[in-house]
Amino acid sequence: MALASGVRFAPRALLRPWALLRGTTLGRTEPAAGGGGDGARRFGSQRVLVEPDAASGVAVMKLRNPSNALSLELLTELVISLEKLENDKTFRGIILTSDCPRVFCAGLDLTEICGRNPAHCAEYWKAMQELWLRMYLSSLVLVAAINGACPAGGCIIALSCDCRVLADNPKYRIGLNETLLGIIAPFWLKDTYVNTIGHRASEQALQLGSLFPPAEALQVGLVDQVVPEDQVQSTALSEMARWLAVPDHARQLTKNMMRKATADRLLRQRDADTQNFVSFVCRDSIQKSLQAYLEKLRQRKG
Ligand SMILES: CCC/C=C/C(=O)SCCNC(=O)CCNC(=O)[C@H](O)C(C)(C)COP(=O)([O-])OP(=O)([O-])OC[C@H]1O[C@@H](n2cnc3c(N)ncnc32)[C@H](O)[C@@H]1OP(=O)([O-])[O-]
Repeated sequence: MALASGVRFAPRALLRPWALLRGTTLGRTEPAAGGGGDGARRFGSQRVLVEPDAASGVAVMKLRNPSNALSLELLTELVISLEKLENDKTFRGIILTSDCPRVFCAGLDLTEICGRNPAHCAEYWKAMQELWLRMYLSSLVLVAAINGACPAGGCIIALSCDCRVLADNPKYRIGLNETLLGIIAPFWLKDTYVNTIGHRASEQALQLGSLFPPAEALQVGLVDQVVPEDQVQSTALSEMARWLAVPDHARQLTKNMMRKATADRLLRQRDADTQNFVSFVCRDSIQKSLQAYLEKLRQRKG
């Protein structure tokens, strides 16, 4: 972690996104809709579209997977896109949003942990840890423009940003509903929840698996702004401007000071956390409840 000099503190030695790259299509560049020079070139992959604006130093990163469920490929492509922007000194901030109607992110892709062998579940969980670490410790300003439902893993992504703007639609609920699926949020996610909304509110919300509608999410402090749906992007941009008005080095060191202990806890026990997760989700009883939950989701659709 090159803290003292470059103030880019993501633990690069531990994060090797390229090692996760498995048949992704990342790296294509194409001119943005309005044409333009290098600053207007967007890049992306099948599941993540990045629209960089070099003039403002802000890139909009759009998730575009079905329901934006966090498949292994989506996790990998997100980490790679993030690294690309982190390494490009032109950029100071990212607005993360969804290109998928009504859903910001459906959380873990349950098909990655249901009916899979332990080795696959371990690979998947490491990728999830990796994305959280990279986002949580990013030296860039991350603003989540939450334009759809945001349960569980979706909430993890949003919580790892610096600021959250949620569209005012009662269907767009946000929270950690793991217990309702019979699974348990890992300690690092619990810590992030506590850091955001406090201990008592987390204790209650985690046990009950609460998904908060916008007004309640704002009241509990899970999001920073709730605005009409058509103002999510513009509000996210205004928030970004507010954060970028602060000198980078001071903001980055302060962010690190606030977040390092939480991230270090996971860094110290990544392997144990992976083993816990794998042995838990591979239990017969958990597999059965995940299977039943997936079935319910599929039937609900019909
Ligand atoms: C322990 C670690 C901490 C984290 C835990 C988690 O994140 S646990 C995760 C906790 N997450 C949740 O509890 C969220 C569960 N999902 C939902 O509540 C809703 O899908 C929605 C509100 C996100 C979107 O509603 P909508 O009416 O717009 O969409 P729709 O409902 O019609 O679904 C469309 C398609 O997507 C499929 N699919 C959806 N989610 C997942 C998934 N996570 N995975 C896989 N697939 C998923 C769904 O089966 C269907 O597939 P089909 O039939 O086309 O092959």
